Amino acid sequence: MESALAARGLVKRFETVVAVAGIDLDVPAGSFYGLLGPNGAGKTTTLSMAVGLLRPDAGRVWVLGHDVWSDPSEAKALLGVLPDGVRLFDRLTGAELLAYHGLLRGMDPAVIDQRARELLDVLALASAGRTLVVDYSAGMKKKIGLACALLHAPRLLVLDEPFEAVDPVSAALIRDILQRYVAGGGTVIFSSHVMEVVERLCSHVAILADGAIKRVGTLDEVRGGRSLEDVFVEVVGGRTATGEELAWL
Ligand SMILES: Nc1ncnc2c1ncn2[C@@H]1O[C@H](COP(=O)(O)OP(=O)(O)OP(=O)(O)O)[C@@H](O)[C@H]1O
Repeated sequence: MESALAARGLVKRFETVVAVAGIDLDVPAGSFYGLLGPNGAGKTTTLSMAVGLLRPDAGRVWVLGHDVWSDPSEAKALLGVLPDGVRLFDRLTGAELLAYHGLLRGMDPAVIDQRARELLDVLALASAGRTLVVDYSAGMKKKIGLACALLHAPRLLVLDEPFEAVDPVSAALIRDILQRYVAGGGTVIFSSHVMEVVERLCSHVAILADGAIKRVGTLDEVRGGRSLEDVFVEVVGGRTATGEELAWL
């Protein structure tokens, strides 16, 4: 099966911290791929390198066969990215931000306008179309970021924590949009801490800890007849504190 995203030997160090310690990834085209891991496991660092936002110390990445670092314009044209945190131009309104993204992508202004209106409507952001993104709530920022990622109808979506801070109604909506996108031939890779979301959506899963992939495969292969949460806790190491330590609380 063709890989929508392939990575070989990705390494990233931040001074003494080895954030990503040699990761290989193969995200099959048409898959819904979940990247799981505890806080600090290296998910954001891996995804940032995979989409060309952060230069790896070592390793290579291909998007549908195009090298992200030596052939960035081809690779990035095929990619839609929801980055971590607030890497948005937040002094624009939602509508302006979408227009800006579309123009950067070289899209026809009439197409941008129509798609932007539809995206704002579907994501229940239409009434916030004139509000500056800096004044959006955390969930609204997530949704406008997702709208920017979808605008040019990419073949591969790379989403860092797309469900974080999003209300249940919006989360269900985003799930529907992404499921339709995959059913239509797209590929999604996203990071998450939420096991239920990953179990409900994903065809493939990788569990990351300490900058390395500990388990990878189809959802059923990784679960091996157990719950994903049980496997996750076993793989990343269970809790050592009980909560009783904070006796003063
Ligand atoms: N810019 C940076 N400078 C220094 N250290 C960093 C930087 N970015 C990440 N790290 C470190 O790299 C490691 C991996 O971080 P990363 O953000 O990739 O984890 P994550 O799995 O996305 O975590 P979370 O689930 O909490 O978002 C952590 O130890 C983090 O402190």
